[in-house]
Amino acid sequence: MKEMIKEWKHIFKLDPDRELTDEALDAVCMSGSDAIMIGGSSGVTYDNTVDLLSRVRRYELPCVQEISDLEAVVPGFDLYMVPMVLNAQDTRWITGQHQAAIEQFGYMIPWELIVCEGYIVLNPDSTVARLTSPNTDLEAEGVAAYVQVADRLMNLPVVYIEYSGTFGEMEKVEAARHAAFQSQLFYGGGIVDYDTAAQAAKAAHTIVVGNAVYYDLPSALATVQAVKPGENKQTG
Ligand SMILES: CC(C)=CCC/C(C)=C/CC/C(C)=C/CC/C(C)=C/CC/C(C)=C/CC/C(C)=C/CC/C(C)=C/COP(=O)(O)OP(=O)(O)O
Ligand SMILES: O=P(O)(O)OC[C@@H](O)CO
Ligand SMILES: [Mg+2]
Repeated sequence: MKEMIKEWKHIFKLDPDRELTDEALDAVCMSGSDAIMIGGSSGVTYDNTVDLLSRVRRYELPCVQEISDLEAVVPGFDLYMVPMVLNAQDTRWITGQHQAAIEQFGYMIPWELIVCEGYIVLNPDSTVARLTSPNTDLEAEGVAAYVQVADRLMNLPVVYIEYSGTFGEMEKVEAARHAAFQSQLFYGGGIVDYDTAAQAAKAAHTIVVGNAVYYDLPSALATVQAVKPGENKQTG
């Protein structure tokens, strides 16, 4: 199951705390994207997650949960992505929450479905940055060094360059990809249309599109075309 991540070029990240019509969800799930990731950094609950999971389950594509709050973990996802914010200055977001979760629920954790993501948070104005207090003052070399911490020292399957809410500096993302040895490099933040998706897809292995789904759906759908031309399952 975990191996499928290596094949993913495009992911839509859906926020259970936001409204999405059935028509919009249908367009997202039939777009040709490789997977749906459900999560957000605030307002995620068990109930809104179950609701969104059950709606996405009408479609064939894989659906994974990105855990940001233990109370909202819902059985039935294909995989569980566990973020570890490598550049957080508050260690709760590197290992603290994780240690507490494992102490509490260790016996029931389906390890075969758990995928750890080494996050590098680079937009200081994002919700996730306000939560985790990351050191965002990093040049490309500094970002690449974090990638190697995640990849070479910690053997993490995924490294996630996170610019949530704004389009990032692609030189830093390129440097991150060059530094990756076995980790899959995810990039997310400010991918809003075909052009931004094409730029990000050149720099990273996998691109993640979030907010655009809610602000401008047609442009969000065009991000899939930038990565995999001609794959919309509705239009054939
Ligand atoms: C049945 C079953 C599956 C049981 C599971 C058992 C279990 C409890 C497993 C847990 C294993 C484990 C070790 C869990 C860790 C728990 C935990 C809470 C860890 C902390 C994770 C963390 C670092 C969160 C910080 C925030 C973060 C990085 C969130 C990721 C998502 C994100 C960045 C979304 C973007 O946010 P958005 O809301 O879009 O923000 P904007 O406003 O900027 O757009
Ligand atoms: O919402 P956007 O800016 O597209 O970012 C996507 C994702 O990286 C958020 O965790
Ligand atoms: Mg968001």
